[in-house]
Amino acid sequence: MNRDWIATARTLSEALPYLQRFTGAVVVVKFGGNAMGNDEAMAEFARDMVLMRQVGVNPVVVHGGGPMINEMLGKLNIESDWVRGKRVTDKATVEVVEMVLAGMVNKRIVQAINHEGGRGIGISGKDDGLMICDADDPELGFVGRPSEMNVQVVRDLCDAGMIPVIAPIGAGREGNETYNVNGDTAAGAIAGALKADRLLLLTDVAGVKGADGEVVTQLSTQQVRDMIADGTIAGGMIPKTETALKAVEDGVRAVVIQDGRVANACLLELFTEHGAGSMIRNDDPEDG
Ligand SMILES: Nc1ncnc2c1ncn2[C@@H]1O[C@H](COP(=O)(O)OP(=O)(O)O)[C@@H](O)[C@H]1O
Ligand SMILES: CC(=O)N[C@@H](CCC(=O)OP(=O)(O)O)C(=O)O
Repeated sequence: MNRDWIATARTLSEALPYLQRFTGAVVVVKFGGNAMGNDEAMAEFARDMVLMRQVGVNPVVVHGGGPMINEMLGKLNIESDWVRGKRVTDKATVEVVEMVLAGMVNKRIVQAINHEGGRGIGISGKDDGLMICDADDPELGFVGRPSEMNVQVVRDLCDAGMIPVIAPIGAGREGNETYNVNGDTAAGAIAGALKADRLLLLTDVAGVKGADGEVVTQLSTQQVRDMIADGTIAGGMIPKTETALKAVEDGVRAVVIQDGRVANACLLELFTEHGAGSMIRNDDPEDG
């Protein structure tokens, strides 16, 4: 097992206050398709989740899988258009998205967690009515905006000692629609409904960079709004930071945007003094 995180914390006793601080905490982790990389990245992520569980944290995994959807759509000769970072999703596409995310990707993560000794259990936003959606925008087709969350199933699974792994697929209100939800959006909605202690958004950069190109380690919600307004935050970082703002508004104590490609990313964030990446939280210094 890679023990870099212990080396970073230097000794286990140094990590102990952090372990105690997060005992019983609910930590929602968004695991994106790019961060999954290869089998080793998957195994390492799974080990982190199992270790978190073993030290008394309740990890809840919400995953993406954009690259895997692209690969399957390519095999089927179905093309996708993107609008503001979201896949325009017609009927044929949403069927593929559900098969790939709730089938292949979800079960791959569950299997990796179980292989590392955890009790991973895979569900989608459809299970137990977890994530009921409305259409986000008519232009996007079957892209869902989570509008009603029923997170009791997630709490029950955590209470039973399991690690829920959630595919970002939502049900509609009519009983027969399927919605494709952006992975970050789904993670934010689930974390918000759980009033999670942390939402970790794993991405492919070290964190949110300021105008000077350096990662800003602590950000207030107002700073994030200003950085979006003046263009310092751009591209794919816009929906990610907007998700963070909404999650904090919904009662998540802090959101961290960090590099999912580094070894033991989640453990480094939770169990070391300096954490990792950029932390976004309410402007109230008493918070979090
Ligand atoms: N201020 C910023 N700080 C960091 N990344 C930024 C910033 N503005 C734009 N970006 C871009 O956002 C990208 C992350 O978004 P995205 O590629 O959608 O992530 P993911 O695929 O992990 O969901 C970065 O790779 C970077 O190119
Ligand atoms: C609406 C929308 O765009 N949904 C995403 C869902 C997967 C996802 O978010 O995957 P990553 O986290 O790996 O990017 C998609 O179709 O690709």
